[in-house]
Order: sequence, then C-alpha cells, then structure tokens
Amino acid sequence: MSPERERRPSRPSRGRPAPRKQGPRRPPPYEDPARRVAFEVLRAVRERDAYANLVLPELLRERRLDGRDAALATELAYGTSRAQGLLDVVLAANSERPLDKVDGVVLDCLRLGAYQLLRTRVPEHAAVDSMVNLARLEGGSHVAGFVNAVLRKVSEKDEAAWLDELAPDPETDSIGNLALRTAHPRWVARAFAEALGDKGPELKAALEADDSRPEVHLVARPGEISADELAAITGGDVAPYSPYGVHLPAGSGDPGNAEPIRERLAAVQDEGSQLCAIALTKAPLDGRDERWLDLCAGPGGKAALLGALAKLSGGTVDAVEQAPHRARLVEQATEGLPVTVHVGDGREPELEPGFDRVLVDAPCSGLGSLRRRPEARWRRKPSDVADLTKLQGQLLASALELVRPGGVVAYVVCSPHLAETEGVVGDAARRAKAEVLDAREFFPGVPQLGDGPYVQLWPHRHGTDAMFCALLRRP
Ligand SMILES: C[S@@+](CC[C@H](N)C(=O)[O-])C[C@H]1O[C@@H](n2cnc3c(N)ncnc32)[C@H](O)[C@@H]1O
Repeated sequence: MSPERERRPSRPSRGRPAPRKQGPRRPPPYEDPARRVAFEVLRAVRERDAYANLVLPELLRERRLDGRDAALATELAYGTSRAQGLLDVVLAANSERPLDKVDGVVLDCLRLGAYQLLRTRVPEHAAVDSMVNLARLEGGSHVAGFVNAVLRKVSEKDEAAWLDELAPDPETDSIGNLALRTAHPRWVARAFAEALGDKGPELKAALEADDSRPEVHLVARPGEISADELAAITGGDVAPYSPYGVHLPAGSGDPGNAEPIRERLAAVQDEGSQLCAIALTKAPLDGRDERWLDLCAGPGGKAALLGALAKLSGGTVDAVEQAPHRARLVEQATEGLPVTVHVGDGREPELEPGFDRVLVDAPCSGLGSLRRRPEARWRRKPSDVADLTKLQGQLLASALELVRPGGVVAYVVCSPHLAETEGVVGDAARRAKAEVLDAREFFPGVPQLGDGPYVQLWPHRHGTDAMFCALLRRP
C-alpha cells in the first residue's frame, strides 16, 4: 500500500472547538516548502487549467526539493488533485459557507488540509496548523479562522466514517456509492460499469485500482537494449506481457534521470500502449509490409516504438500530428529512426495512400489513464465524449482510406467509454465494410480479454492503463 493510501485509525469524536493559544501571536513565516509546492500545483491547476504532472516537476526543480520533501509535495499535490470530489463532499458537510462561495485559494488550503487528514498519516496538528498558516499568509487572518474551524470539524472523523455518513446508499445507488468512495465522478464510474458490464465487485476493483498511484512503465527500444538489461540498470522488473516493458515501483522518483532514458535507449510508456502498438505489427498481412502510418502521433511514444520495429524489419513510418509543438516532440522521440513527421490533419493528411499498416491512436477522453493524470477526472465532462467521438470516427474513416486493400488498421484509445470504443469502431467498420479481426490473438499471454473481438485492458486486471484496441482489415 502506498503511503498516500494508508488510512489512519478512526479518531474518537471530540466535537469541541480548536484550542486557542493565549496572548497576541504573530503568524510564523511559512517555512514548509513541500506544502507550498503542493499548494502552488493546486492553484495552477485551478486557475490556469495546468496539468499537475507538468507543473509539479518544474516546481520541484525550481525550488530544489528532493528526497522526503519532494515525496511529500508529490503525494499531497497528486493525492489532493485525484481526491478532489470526495474532499469537497466532506468539506461541504463541514462548512457553513457553500464551497462555490469560498475563495479559490482558501479552497485549495481546505482541500490540501482535508486530504492530509483523511488520506495520509500526517498528524492532525501538522495538517491543520500548516494549512491555517498558509491560508493566513495567502488570505489574511479572517480566512485562517475559517480554515481552522472547517478542518477541525473534518478531523473529528476518519475517511471511512465520513463516507458512511455521506455516500449514497449502496442498496439503491451502488454506482454513486462506489464513485464517492473511490473519488470518481459518477459519470466516469457509470462509464466503467457499462464497459465492464458490472456494477458490483468488479466495478469496485476497477475504481479502486484507478484510485491508486500507478507504477511507472518503461519501454526498452527494440534493437537498442533488452527489457532484461533495462530492468537490471533501473532496478525495475521485466513487464509481464510486453517483450519490451519494464515496471518501476510506484514512487521511484523521476525516471527521466535514468541513463538509458537520457540516452534514448528507453522511454516512459504504459505497458498497455506498448501492447497496442505491437498488436498492429503482429496482425498477418499478405504481400508487402514496409509502409506504416501513425495518424495521431504526438508526443511520439507509439511512433518511436513502431519506428524501432520498422527499422529492424527494413520498413518506414510516416507520423502525422496536427499540433506543431507536439509534432516537434515526435521528431525528438523518433530521432535516428526511419520516421518522417508531418504536421497536418489526419482526416486529410495529403499523403500517398496505400499504407500496409495504420495506427489511429485517437484523441480521447483519457478516462483510461486517470491514474496518471491526477486532476483529469474532475476536469473532463460527459459532453467532451460526444465531440471526441465525431473526430475519432473521421480519423478512423481516413485511416481505412489510407491503408491498402488487405492492410490493417489499429484503432486505439486510452478510454473504456463504450461510445469512444465499440461505438466508433462499429460505425466505421460498417461504413467501410472492413473486416473486424479478433484482436485478442495479437495480445499473446494477456489474460482476461473477454469475448473479443476487441481488446479492453484494465488497471485492475492487467496493471496497465485502460487502453482499447480494435484491429480492422480493409477489404
Ligand atoms: C492520444 S494522442 C496520441 C498519442 C501518441 N500516439 C503516443 O503514443 O505518444 C492523440 C494525438 O492526436 C493529435 N490530434 C488531434 N486531432 C488530430 C487530427 N485531426 N489529426 C492528427 N492529429 C490529431 C493530438 O494533438 C494528440 O497529440
């Protein structure tokens, strides 16, 4: 169990106000760099829609935090972002002011404090006092009193007791109950339930796995370094399914510092992503097999894996990416490989058709990688899915025109949402009269793949992101 998910034993209910110190007192200067960094991450996410996993490493570098301070800042920033909806329910039950009337900076302090109280072993006085001090510095003494009062009330019970009191009745609303207990929006929990066909134990397992800190996965670039060598150098374990994968334990620090990554012999890539790219290369083809296309390539993880495999077999990869800055990332990721990067729209990429294999790793809701993007679950909206499915369908239709007759298209999304997965593929396959292959055959050794023909990976079953992969052959 990661420290972040360790629960403290129940506190006895005290129901008394915070003890007041005697005499005049001046706020001490705020000398808590880890909490300061966590607070700034939350503020950047809230105020400018920043990504926690991009802001945090920058701040850690800038403030020169490492070791225990960096670990605490990471746990508080990511854990609080991930649990935001759950924390807000508990805070709302203990605040006389509705949360939407609370100033954003004060709300960040409340959330950080509630996270420490409910989901870490940070002692109560440290959790409350640190946030009261921070609130005083950021908002003045009147808000410090408010933060103190709310957090003292929150501290009267532990997470389990608050959930028993506040979560919907599991008998009448099992999805709502599980959603709150695992800090997921209800619509995301419902999407998982629909994809799993289960509202009970398996949904619970899926949501719990999605509410924990994931292991970092690395990919060993084929032809440059083996997974065994990479595991030995990084201290990780060879992955169970991908022949190129290595797993690092959760909290192993910044993998970017590992030498094989600095030397571009390896990269960070979820094992599920590796398996989907590999599956595209394994589906059998009659005739030529040397021109591959990645239609949505940025930032280049799968393009680099496909490029390394193409180099070994004497093929080439064209990689299309609409966003110029992401196309530059693809160029960097594929340097030295037989990959040509094009900035363009995958729906009309102006490339000579007739590719042997095409990957459509379509832009998606990302509901399958919520573990790795702490704030994403609270930012995404159900309406995003409708906009995305239209684009996904158009990109898949384009791929089916760009591939040669007999060639194979892999449609991949990092989401289990049925509209983005089976819905998009069913429609596109029907329109193009494409043959749907049984993708399970090309995920050898991977258990629990259901009835096919599609593959849906899951964190609780496979330890990967919830990647979806369909393989289609053009007639
Ligand atoms: C899921 S990501 C691809 C991840 C990538 N395959 C990897 O493994 O690193 C989807 C990408 O598609 C790009 N994109 C969005 N709309 C596009 C379009 N119409 N044509 C091409 N690329 C597009 C996005 O900018 C984003 O970089």
